[in-house]
Amino acid sequence: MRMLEATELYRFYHAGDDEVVALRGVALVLDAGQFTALRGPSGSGKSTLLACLAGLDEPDGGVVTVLGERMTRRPEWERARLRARHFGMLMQSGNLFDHLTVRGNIRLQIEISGHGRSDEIDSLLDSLGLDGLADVLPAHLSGGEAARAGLAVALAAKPSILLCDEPTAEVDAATEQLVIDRLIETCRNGAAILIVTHSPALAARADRIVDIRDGGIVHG
Ligand SMILES: Nc1ncnc2c1ncn2[C@@H]1O[C@H](COP(=O)(O)OP(=O)(O)OP(=O)(O)O)[C@@H](O)[C@H]1O
Repeated sequence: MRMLEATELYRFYHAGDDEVVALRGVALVLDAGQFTALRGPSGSGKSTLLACLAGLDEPDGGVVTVLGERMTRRPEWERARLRARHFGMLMQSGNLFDHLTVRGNIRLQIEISGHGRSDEIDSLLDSLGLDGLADVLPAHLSGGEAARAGLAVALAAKPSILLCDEPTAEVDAATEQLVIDRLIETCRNGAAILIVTHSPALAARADRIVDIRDGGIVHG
């Protein structure tokens, strides 16, 4: 089943007289149960692509369709509704509200999305190696713990589409395996997953690898 389709995505940024082409005609399909790794050097357009796929940013050209509904060029509240209903997201930063504990952040996500169960929060955190951290504020987490807590928020509402930017950037190999196993389980339960990663261990477990260079997909 096709969960997300992007056709001919373009995104331009302007800095003074200079134009940066962050995305140049990107086409991408994410199917249910498929784990896709997105690789590319710094500045190649990975974060811009994730933001456009999730409707957090509007592409200058092209269309994103989510479970048959157009995401692109719709009012912000409609994009937010589609995001809340279908997406789990882990971005490079800003994944947690600072004034809420890890548990509070996850509970809020469950409430907003209308999916997921509060009585599963502790087992979700255990599965990501975050046992004992449910009632801690984000300021007291390490970088790797904060990323996994953000992933727990993204997973809590059992999203159809999971988009993650570097979920294992700051973790040791054993913890990375925990995260990878959880992602694979989510995928086997039917989600479409797109993970930005530089990790060979993570890419090795993906069903498909997509490489992006200078805003264009060169492989995958
Ligand atoms: N708000 C912005 N204004 C101007 N240029 C931008 C903006 N955001 C991104 N860019 C430029 O667009 C291009 C793609 O950036 P993007 O952040 O998507 O790359 P990336 O692959 O995610 O990089 P990284 O791995 O370093 O996070 C880069 O040349 C970047 O400098």
